[in-house]
This record gives sequence, structure tokens and C-alpha cells, in this order.
Amino acid sequence: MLQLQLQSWYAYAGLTALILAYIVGNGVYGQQLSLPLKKQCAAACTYVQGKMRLVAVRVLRQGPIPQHVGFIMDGNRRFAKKSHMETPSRGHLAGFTKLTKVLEWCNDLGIKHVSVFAFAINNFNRSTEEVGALMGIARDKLRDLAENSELVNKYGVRIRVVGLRDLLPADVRESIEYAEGRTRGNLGMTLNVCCPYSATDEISTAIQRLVEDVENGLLSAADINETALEKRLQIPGPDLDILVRTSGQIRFSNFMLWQSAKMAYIQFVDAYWPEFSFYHMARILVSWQLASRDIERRKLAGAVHDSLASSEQLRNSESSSDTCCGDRT
Ligand SMILES: CC(C)=CCC/C(C)=C/CC/C(C)=C/COP(=O)(O)OP(=O)(O)O
Repeated sequence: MLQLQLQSWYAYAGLTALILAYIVGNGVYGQQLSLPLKKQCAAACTYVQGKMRLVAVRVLRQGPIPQHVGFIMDGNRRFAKKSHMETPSRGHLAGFTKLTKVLEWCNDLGIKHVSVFAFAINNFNRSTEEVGALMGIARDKLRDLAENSELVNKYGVRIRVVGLRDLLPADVRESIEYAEGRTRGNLGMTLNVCCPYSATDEISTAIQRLVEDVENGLLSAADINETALEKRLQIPGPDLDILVRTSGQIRFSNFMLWQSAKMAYIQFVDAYWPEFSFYHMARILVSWQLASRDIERRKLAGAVHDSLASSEQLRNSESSSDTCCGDRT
């Protein structure tokens, strides 16, 4: 056992030396390194990073793990420009690739619900080419994800798409139905893809549903409360524990406002979405873990406050029904 550990430490030490040699060598003699050697060094770097990530995941899993994390994947076009890509849509493609990585990390960390802002309702105002490219990505990649990815086949990720689906072209809707259908029974992580979505639309649609249910006699007007509205929202599952927005912009852009209203730990990251790294993710998780005891205390206080408020409400409604309407039987 000890021998095995020693051997792997030797391997790490060897690889670290190789990487250092690469960094130093590349800086000093960079032009002289042959291409195969450069490739080998780069592969060694990736290998060591992967191993370090596994160790970090193990350490992080010793602490509390958030149930639901939301991502505003911002900065794809600026990334495309900065990287001299041909079109902004290349940035969105890079954004999708990063999304699959992030889902892998979340799965490894044991996060059960992930929600991502893939397309805002007002993104339809962008150029025809860009909207077309984004629709193409949604059509092809959602099908691909459901069909061929390790995330779905090995880890049992369930895909759900939320938002105003009727606004999407028929071929995109078909892919969505395929992806949702194929992953419906999966019990691993749930991925909510918000597309085309806005939080204010989600809330006003829920209000509309409440009104319809009251009109159809399925709900009494007296029973309208937070819980009744919540049940009619499109994004299921627990409230957000963490909301991450990349690209350095400090705003919510109408994403999951209801679900982040109570206790979401908001994190703005100064990197474009395709640049978001495991290091960013780990740093966010550690700071949430450090704050989590305080968050739990506040949640508890909030729950006590809510239950006091609702019993007060009940008393008031009982006394007002006593005085104004007589019996409720
Ligand atoms: C199917 C699926 C889940 C696809 C996901 C692809 C993806 C990452 C979409 C995000 C699209 C978007 C509008 C990002 C915001 O960055 P921006 O375009 O506003 O960039 P900017 O802030 O630099 O202008």
C-alpha cells in the first residue's frame, strides 16, 4: 500500500518536473522544443490537472454540498472577439463545450440540480445569424447530449428545458422533446436548460395559472400563497443555493429571481463563460461552505418567521371570516 503511494508520488514528482521543465524550457528555449515534446508536455499538464481535480473534489465533498446551482453563462461573444474567432457563434459553441465540463464537475461534486441560462426571451432581438446559430446549437447539442454523452449514459443526468417553448422553431422543439423523453427516467443530476426564458415571464405565467385554477374551481382564492405560486413555476426543485454569473457583469438579467430571492449565494466571476475553470468553481464552493453555517441559521430563522407569519395570517383570516362571512364549513 505504502509502496503504491510512494510510486504514485514519484510519478507526480516526475510529472511536476516535466511541467516545470516545460514552463522553463518553453520560456527560455521555447522555440527550440520539438513539436512532439511540446505535445507530450501539454498532455502531462492535462493529466496532472485531472489528478489534482480529483483530489480537490474529494476534499470539497467532505463539506456541505449545495443542492441547486444556477449559471448565467455570460461573455461568449466577448470571448470569441478576444480569441479572434471568426464569428460570435464560435464563442457560443465554446460556451456549450464549457457547459459540459461544468456539468461533469457538478456531477463529481454531488450537486443534484443545475440550471443554466441558455437563451433569454430578449435574445430573439439579436441578429438573424446569431439567433440561427444559437438555435442550431440547441437543436444539435441537446440531442447529442441525450444520445451520446457520458453525462447522460453513465451518470444519469436528466435534461429539462424550461421557458416559452412555443417560440422555438419546430426542429429545436423536436430535439428538446427527444432529449427530455430519453432522459426522463434518469435519477442522477437534473439539468434545467432555460430557453427561451425570463424570470418575470415565469412568475407572471404562474400567476395566470393561479387565476385559471381559481376560475376552474381547483383552488380557492383564500389558498393563494407563496407555496401555491411556487408549485406553478416552471423550474422545479429546491431554491438556488448558489447563483454564478460570469463575465464580470454585475446584474441578474431576469434569471431565476424567485428561486434566488431567499438564500442564494450570489457570485460574480471576472472571466468569460468559456474561461470559467474548475479553480473558479472550487473557490466559489469553498466560500459557500464557509458561509453555509450562517446561511443555515438564517434559513431556520426565515422558516420560523414564515411559519409565524402564516399562523398570524391564518388567525387573521379566521377572525375576519368569523366576523364577515360566518361559517366556513
Ligand atoms: C443547448 C445549450 C444548453 C446551449 C448553450 C450554449 C450557450 C452557452 C448559450 C449561451 C448564450 C448566451 C446568450 C450567452 C450570453 O453571452 P453573450 O452572448 O451575451 O456574450 P457577451 O456578453 O460577450 O455579448
